[in-house]
Amino acid sequence: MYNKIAIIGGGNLGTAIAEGLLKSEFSKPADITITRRNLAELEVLKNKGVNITSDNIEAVKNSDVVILAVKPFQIKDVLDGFKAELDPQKHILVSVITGIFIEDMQNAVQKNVPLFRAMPNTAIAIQESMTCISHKGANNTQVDFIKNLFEKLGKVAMIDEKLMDAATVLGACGTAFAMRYIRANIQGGIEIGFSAATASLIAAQTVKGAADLLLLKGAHPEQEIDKVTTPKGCTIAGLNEMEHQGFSSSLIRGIVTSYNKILNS
Ligand SMILES: NC(=O)C1=CN([C@@H]2O[C@H](COP(=O)(O)OP(=O)(O)OC[C@H]3O[C@@H](n4cnc5c(N)ncnc54)[C@H](O)[C@@H]3O)[C@@H](O)[C@H]2O)C=CC1
Ligand SMILES: O=C(O)[C@@H]1CCC=N1
Repeated sequence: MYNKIAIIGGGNLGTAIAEGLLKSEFSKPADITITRRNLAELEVLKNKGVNITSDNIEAVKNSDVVILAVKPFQIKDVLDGFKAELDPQKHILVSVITGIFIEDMQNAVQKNVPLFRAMPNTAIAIQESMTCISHKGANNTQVDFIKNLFEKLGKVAMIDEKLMDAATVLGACGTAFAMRYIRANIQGGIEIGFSAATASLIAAQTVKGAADLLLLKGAHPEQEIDKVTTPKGCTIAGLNEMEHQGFSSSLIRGIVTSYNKILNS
């Protein structure tokens, strides 16, 4: 019923969402329209059968679900550009934009369109996103539809909007934090003897396995750490040195700094 999806802003996240929709077969290519000013960057999606255009009005007219994926400072102009085309009986508006409240969108569109905020991460391209969602003015069918859409693209948590900035840091910035952790592992792995390629494989698969132990077994990290740390062994020696150097503390402080950056923007 809400088959046609417009993604307004085909940048890093917008294209990742389109890729995930295609990979999951949630959408047929012809049912997705993605917009951007520089269309050359969208050729890959065009070659897969996705509609590409620089015309947001055309995209909105030809869609049921409108996903806003522009930068925060672009939202006002973008919404002003197509709000006249929004039909409360037809459209659902979903913003993935950091720091923009549902109320901001409501004030901008001045219509009773069902409004969603979703905070995915770039792993949405491979159906492995963590997406936090809140909403206003949507009926149960619309909520179920949007929840189902993002569930096809990873895991979903329905949250209170007041937690959306925290969700942005933990779930979306978290991809970059995890990558930096993996990169440091690769650097360490090379120093102790592996080629970059083998170190990358070992580091990434080890992190994936560790995450799956938590996700699939519902374990607590410290339970799993206990299983790895032989008394007087090398794991606890390494872990304790990392903690002496401020490992957990630096991560916690980084998360809080990211959060404060959103609050003060
Ligand atoms: N990159 C990420 O991991 C995540 C990003 N976000 C949020 O998603 C939004 C987009 O982020 P990115 O994709 O990283 O930014 P980006 O800069 O890569 O993408 C934004 C795109 O919008 C396009 N654009 C600008 N004005 C436009 C207009 N008038 N009409 C159509 N397209 C227009 C730009 O050309 C650009 O391609 C941001 O608000 C960000 O906070 C949220 C979660 C994760
Ligand atoms: O860094 C940023 O502002 C955005 C928000 C989440 C991921 N990237």
